[in-house]
Amino acid sequence: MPAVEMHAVSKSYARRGRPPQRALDSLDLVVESGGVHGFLGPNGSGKTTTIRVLLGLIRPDAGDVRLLDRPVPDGLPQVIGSVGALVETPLFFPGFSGRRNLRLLAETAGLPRTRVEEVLETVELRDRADDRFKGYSLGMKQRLGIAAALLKSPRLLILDEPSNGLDPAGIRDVRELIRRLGHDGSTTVLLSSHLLAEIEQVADRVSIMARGRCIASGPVHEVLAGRSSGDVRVRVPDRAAATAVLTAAGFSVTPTEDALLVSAVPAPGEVTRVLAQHGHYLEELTPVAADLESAFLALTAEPA
Ligand SMILES: Nc1ncnc2c1ncn2[C@@H]1O[C@H](COP(=O)(O)OP(=O)(O)OP(=O)(O)O)[C@@H](O)[C@H]1O
Repeated sequence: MPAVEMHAVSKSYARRGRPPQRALDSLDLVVESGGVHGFLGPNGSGKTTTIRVLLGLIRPDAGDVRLLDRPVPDGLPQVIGSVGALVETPLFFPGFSGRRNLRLLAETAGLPRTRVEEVLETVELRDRADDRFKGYSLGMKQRLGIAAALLKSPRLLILDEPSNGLDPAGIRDVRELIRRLGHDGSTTVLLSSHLLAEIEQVADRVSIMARGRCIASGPVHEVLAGRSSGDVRVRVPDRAAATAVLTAAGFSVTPTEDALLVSAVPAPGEVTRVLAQHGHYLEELTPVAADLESAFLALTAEPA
């Protein structure tokens, strides 16, 4: 049974004095149960609208929606208790500790205090659980939000752009947490993001949104396959020497203004290894945006 099924779902927002804004355009979407399902699309492609529809926060104009095998919105009361969501920065009492905030939520939901300790452990906040919420870093606040969403042991956890605004350490922590949650076996994670790299690193499956439609869906390695043999941009102090080393190793290298473009690299680690073996240490190695991203941009470009 899929966690989410949407068929021909459309939604337009009314705008004063202007034609309505179409956010979902006959969207078909299936999220299979288990693992992390990436929901990838540029800003404005309809991800948040989709999530709002799923949670019954807005009504679509047309189409069928099922959440954990129940129709939305009519069957929502039966399943909403099995769905955890982090849609915006969650509201906590700033002067209360993380633990106290969670205890309040647990009490309201009729859950035991032991559950609070379990979710604190899951999000690795036990050490800081007695500190006030307002002193937490953004990443910790976000993890507390995820802890709150986990309290009721949801079968489906929906996270809308959970890395937005976080520093690199916060992003790494949240990413590792999502990976763990996806692999614990009992929860399906639906992770929305506009960052290809984020989805690539944590998701098992992905659906790509553009202009209110799903343009591709499937296992990440299949949908994003174009990237694995892609180009990488490399910056090294001695470009001429590095070009010679890479060319001798069989790579095709094109110098650019401030870097080298290495083409059709099967694994970026190979480039690192070859260069390091010859005493060249990388300042930067970036996979170059692959066809998928260009397709993205073309699909999402506003018509002239
Ligand atoms: N309340 C609203 N009123 C009018 N238009 C809206 C409203 N909410 C969203 N939109 C528009 O609907 C389209 C889809 O927005 P949505 O927020 O679902 O996209 P998104 O992929 O989640 O992007 P983002 O990451 O920027 O939120 C956009 O063109 C957006 O401007």
